[in-house]
Amino acid sequence: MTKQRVTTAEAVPPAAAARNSSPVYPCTRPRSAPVLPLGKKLLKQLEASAAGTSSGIVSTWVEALRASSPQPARPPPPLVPSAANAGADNRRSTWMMEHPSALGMFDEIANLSEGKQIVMFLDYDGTLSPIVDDPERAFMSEAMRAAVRDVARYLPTVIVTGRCRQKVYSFVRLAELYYAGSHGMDIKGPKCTRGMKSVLFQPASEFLPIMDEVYRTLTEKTKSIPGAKVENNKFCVSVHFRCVDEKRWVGLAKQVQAVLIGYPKLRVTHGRKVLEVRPTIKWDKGKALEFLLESLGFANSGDVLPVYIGDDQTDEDAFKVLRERGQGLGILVSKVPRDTNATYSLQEPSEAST
Ligand SMILES: O=P(O)(O)OC[C@H]1O[C@H](O[C@H]2O[C@H](CO)[C@@H](O)[C@H](O)[C@H]2O)[C@H](O)[C@@H](O)[C@@H]1O
Repeated sequence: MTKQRVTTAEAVPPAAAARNSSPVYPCTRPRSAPVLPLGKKLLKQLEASAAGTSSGIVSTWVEALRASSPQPARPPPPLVPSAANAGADNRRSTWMMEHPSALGMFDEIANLSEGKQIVMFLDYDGTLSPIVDDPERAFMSEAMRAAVRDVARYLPTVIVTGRCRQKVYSFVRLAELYYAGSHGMDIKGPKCTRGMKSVLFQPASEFLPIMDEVYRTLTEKTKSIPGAKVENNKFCVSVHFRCVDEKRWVGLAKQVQAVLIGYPKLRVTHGRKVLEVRPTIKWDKGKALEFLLESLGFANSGDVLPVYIGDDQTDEDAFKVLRERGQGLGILVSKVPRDTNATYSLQEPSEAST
């Protein structure tokens, strides 16, 4: 764990205590548990239904937003192949060689997991649920819920999301999972049995009043921009661009910048047509992954195989941690080639609204 200042709103058992406690999950995979077929079912389910003139900083944000939801290359019209499409095809096949489909590599993944405890980390939006215009309606399918439930019967399973933890729980509705909301700044484990306290970790709790204030200010300042939406994710705030005419993106980004001038302790990251305002603390989905591995008793263990599946720029922090540890698998959900620290990929068949 990092040595950063940590504050919590509720009692937090130290990682060591969590390590010594009776684990919620068995430390080794039960012999009878058909883990890999279940994992394969989840991967299949993910492929099938996740188908869902300005200042420098403002231009950078707007460029990042444009790049965050790239259009897949259109197939060439029959009998009229174009050089541009051939180039895109080549890029795609090179990228697919570097980041092969997780489905096609199932045997290899199975070999890697031999004798190890898999811990499953799943991003929510764009991974378990399709990308839709209205963030309040990003529901996951019953088939996806069943696949995640099956996996969680055998493996410690964590939902890692930029969303407010309570909101993502209202979508997923599986009490047996760990939830890391607000980009990992709000971590809660399942209710423990035998009198054990559940894990709760909130490293940015001192920012709650500021986040609430900035949410209200951003809502007020952006209300005249048609389609703009500000979402309160508790320890971070999302400003949505998806339903805003692209001609007004610079104007919206400027409003965000103007508000943030008053908040030097906040920073902005970007996701899929969304700017995310968050505390400057050194905490992200990668740190959350490390914290959870430690809490589960796998701090320096070679006996664990963390698997992280995500689609967004913010998931790169977790992919990077896995790459640097030389341990585990990052799986990027993306239909288009993209710079990534993930090892494998999954297709995203129907991102209807980009
Ligand atoms: O970490 P994630 O679980 O991927 O959450 C990241 C953001 O996801 C949501 O926004 C994205 O999905 C919306 C619904 O499909 C879509 O309308 C939006 O354009 C996407 O950016 C969520 O609403 C944000 O608060 C999260 O930060």
